Amino acid sequence: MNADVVPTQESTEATRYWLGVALDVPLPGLFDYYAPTPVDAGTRVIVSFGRRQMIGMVAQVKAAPDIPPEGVKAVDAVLDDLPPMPDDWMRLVVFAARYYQRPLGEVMLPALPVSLRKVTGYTGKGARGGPVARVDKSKRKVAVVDAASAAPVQLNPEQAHAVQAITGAQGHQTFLLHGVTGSGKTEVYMHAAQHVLAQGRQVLFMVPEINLTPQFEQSLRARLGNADQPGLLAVLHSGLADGERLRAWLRISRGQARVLLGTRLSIMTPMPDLGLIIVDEEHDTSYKQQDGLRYSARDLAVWRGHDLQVPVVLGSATPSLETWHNAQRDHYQLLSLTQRARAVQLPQVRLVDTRRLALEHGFSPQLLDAVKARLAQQEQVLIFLNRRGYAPVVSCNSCGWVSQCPRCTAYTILHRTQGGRAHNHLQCHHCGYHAAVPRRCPDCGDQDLRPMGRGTQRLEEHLAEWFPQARISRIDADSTRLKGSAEALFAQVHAGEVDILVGTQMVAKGHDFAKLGLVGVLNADAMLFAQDFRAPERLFAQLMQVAGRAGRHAGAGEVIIQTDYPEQPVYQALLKHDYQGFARYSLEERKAVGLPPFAYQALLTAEARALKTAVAFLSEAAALPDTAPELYPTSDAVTRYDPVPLRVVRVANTERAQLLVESDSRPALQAFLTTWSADVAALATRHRVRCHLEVDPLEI
Ligand SMILES: Nc1ncnc2c1ncn2[C@@H]1O[C@H](COP(=O)(O)OP(=O)(O)OP(=O)(O)O)[C@@H](O)[C@H]1O
Ligand SMILES: [Zn+2]
Repeated sequence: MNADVVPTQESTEATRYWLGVALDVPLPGLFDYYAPTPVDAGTRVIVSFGRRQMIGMVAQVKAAPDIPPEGVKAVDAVLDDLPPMPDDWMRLVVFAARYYQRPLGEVMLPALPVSLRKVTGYTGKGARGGPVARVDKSKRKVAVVDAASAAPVQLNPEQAHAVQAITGAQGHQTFLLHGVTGSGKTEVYMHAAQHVLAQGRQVLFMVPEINLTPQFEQSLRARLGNADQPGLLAVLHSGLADGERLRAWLRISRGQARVLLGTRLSIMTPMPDLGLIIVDEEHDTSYKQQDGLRYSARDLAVWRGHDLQVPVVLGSATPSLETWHNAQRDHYQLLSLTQRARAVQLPQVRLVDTRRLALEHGFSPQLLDAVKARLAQQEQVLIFLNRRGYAPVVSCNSCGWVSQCPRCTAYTILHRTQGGRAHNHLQCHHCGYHAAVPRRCPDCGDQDLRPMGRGTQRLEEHLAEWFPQARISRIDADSTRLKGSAEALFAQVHAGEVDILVGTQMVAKGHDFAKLGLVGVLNADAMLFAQDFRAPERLFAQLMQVAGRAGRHAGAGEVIIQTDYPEQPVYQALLKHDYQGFARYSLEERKAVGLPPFAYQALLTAEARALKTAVAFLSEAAALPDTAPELYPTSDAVTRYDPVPLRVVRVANTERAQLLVESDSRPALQAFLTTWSADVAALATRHRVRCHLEVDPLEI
């Protein structure tokens, strides 16, 4: 646009269309611009903001600007390569912004594929009409899959009942599909999805992590696609290149693709004919975004289903207590699968009391015997330890020095690099700090430095010594760093090319291993006494999931859990596969002390160079409502706790503290937060403290 051309007063009235534009900047509210022609809400525009150009989205078409009209700039360009975003998408992002207390622009724009919000894609050299035109012009074909390979199975009565309930729903209903591990939840999803597709509607299928379960994508393709409709399925996750992501997003938002398989970010995708939302492993914490807009994709899925009046299915063997509670009080409809689909029984769980046992490198004799027996029967074994690296710390045998991160209040972890001992290094799992292992103790000079404790690398090493014939594979964040390596490693396990699999929680999720007979769990107790009140819930879910990998197809699966605390309710419930008992016990406990789901929480976290700055800021933030009580009509219903340092106080040289606010009324908390978040943001600017507010935090 040409800023030099100043229209006359009369023509101003006639030709200026006032717009409230949302921008991805950490400032509240919309920004006023005008366009010379009418522009619909939901249209992207290029605007000048300060010294730079940005892509914003028209959130509001206004009769008049909020500031004097002379000060309002024209938009630089209106991007018309896409139709305006649909109304239901606008409602979703407006809700998310309000509920999670973020400026609208910080919600709307990040919800789009990167290419649609980068100015350079439109203005730079080689823009060639922008990213949409470039993708549309490129001749890349969607993969064609052979669909003949997947014959549908005969549903058992429980599965059939679940499918009927879902497909028979009128309007909106949230279902909780609670099925024991290996009960065939996937089959229920597929049948329900096929029904919805046959009605000409789209399906959104969310999973916690896609790259970990590539065979799932394949079976979905094979089952739901067919040779004439190779593009039926679109996949979205954060690992895609920008172009691929845009292509998938366009296909689904134009209605060309009919099924969207995606991770949490896919909840923000426009889908013109959405008829069913499925959230698999709904309890999984990956549904919660941990930076920027800290949303729960599962919760937004329920909101979106309600808004669109379509059914939502939340599936899990270990539902979150929030979801279970909603099913118990009939907010959600419970559908149960109580039997395994293939195997006759659930695996047998044994607790090995390690208090009075001599362990060999962390292994009990019982576990080693069981491994031996399973290998002799040509079955696979999974050893689960949720700690990667070689050893959690290096220590000096003479003075007790331990390896610590200079930038964090944390130990550095010993990692064994390929090439043997000489290549070992220390690594901080909080900030990524790397260092060589010192030759001698930095404090006393002694050379007797030893690894203490063990991680997956060390287990792998011992197992290789004990079972030299066995093919051992390790799956954790280190062994799967390279793109495609997780897929390759899992494929080996499925192909039977691995005898012993050592892994972290990465191996616990959703895998249907046919030949796995035994699961051994080491050091589960580490999570038992964590400060966070959700730790037992998470431990239970994790162990139930990993245990559920054993004996899925045939034979008698076995799970051995080594623990010093076999009498703990978590373990006792696992012994009996008793999710319901565990849930009942935990909910009673939560109710007694007023924790979620019986209370609603928000967490303000502050970061500063020094802890005392962060704490001082939080104390002032906590006192804000007292200085202007009339602006906080619900503050009596909201408890403000004292600021506390985080468990790991210092990370990468910043110190962190947090402040919890809580209410037993969600509306009261929301009303409070709306005022408070704005006041807090202003205070943070004055103090120059970085902070963020998280609604419904998962970890405290
Ligand atoms: N009705 C059925 N008849 C025969 N086999 C079935 C049936 N339904 C599912 N299966 C098979 O049972 C196995 C377990 O199913 P699936 O992986 O869907 O379980 P799940 O409920 O998702 O388990 P988890 O929660 O442990 O991931 C799969 O191999 C699946 O093909
Ligand atoms: Zn560190």
